[in-house]
Amino acid sequence: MQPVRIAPSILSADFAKLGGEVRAIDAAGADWIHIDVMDGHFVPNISFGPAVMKSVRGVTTKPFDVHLMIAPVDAYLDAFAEAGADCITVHYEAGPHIHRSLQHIKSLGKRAGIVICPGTPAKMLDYLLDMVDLVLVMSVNPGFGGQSFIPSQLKKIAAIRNMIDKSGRAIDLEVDGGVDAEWAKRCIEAGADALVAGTSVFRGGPDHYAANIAALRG
Ligand SMILES: O=C(CO)[C@H](O)[C@H](O)COP(=O)(O)O
Ligand SMILES: [Fe+2]
Repeated sequence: MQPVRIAPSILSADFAKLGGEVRAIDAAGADWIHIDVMDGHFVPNISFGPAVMKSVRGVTTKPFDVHLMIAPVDAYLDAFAEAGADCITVHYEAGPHIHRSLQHIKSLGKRAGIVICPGTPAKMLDYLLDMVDLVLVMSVNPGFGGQSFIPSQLKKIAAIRNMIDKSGRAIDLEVDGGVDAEWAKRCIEAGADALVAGTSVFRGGPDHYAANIAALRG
């Protein structure tokens, strides 16, 4: 397993200063930039689309880790690839043809990620693990930042770590939602090697970003 990667979610950034916020988390030690795209249909919230993402692509060379909460998603994959995504992650639950969506992402030359909600069992990955570069475990129900970590997801993280190790493939195991320094430690112990954090990274403003990111690494 590699050292944990920290992916601050810009959902918690000050949108009025988005370019500066992305620069600040880059300078503070972010490994990836997590981009939460919400469609107001799959999830009960709307965030932003590929044009906003593209507008900050030029301010950092860090990978863009794009979490698409869109259903159906296929019609939007090309736009996010063109806007500068490095990894495109789609929801198992957003269907209707998740396997086809993952094939599409790979055909665009991007890393492909699959994300599962808190109520979705790890078993759903059985016939998808051979085609993904990243598994994202939601530790909150998707749609909003600032929610509390759902403890039952630790068991699922451990189960997926086992599945990944058995697969023999290099697949990142990322956790998203309610991750603070305490939960980060438990996620890493359970086998996570990438952590998304919005609230706990952006808390206190730019002067605190480096310490907040360092706290998540433990
Ligand atoms: O995908 C998400 C919500 O659907 C966000 O990435 C996640 O909630 C991060 O924010 P926080 O750390 O505040 O929970
Ligand atoms: Fe996310």
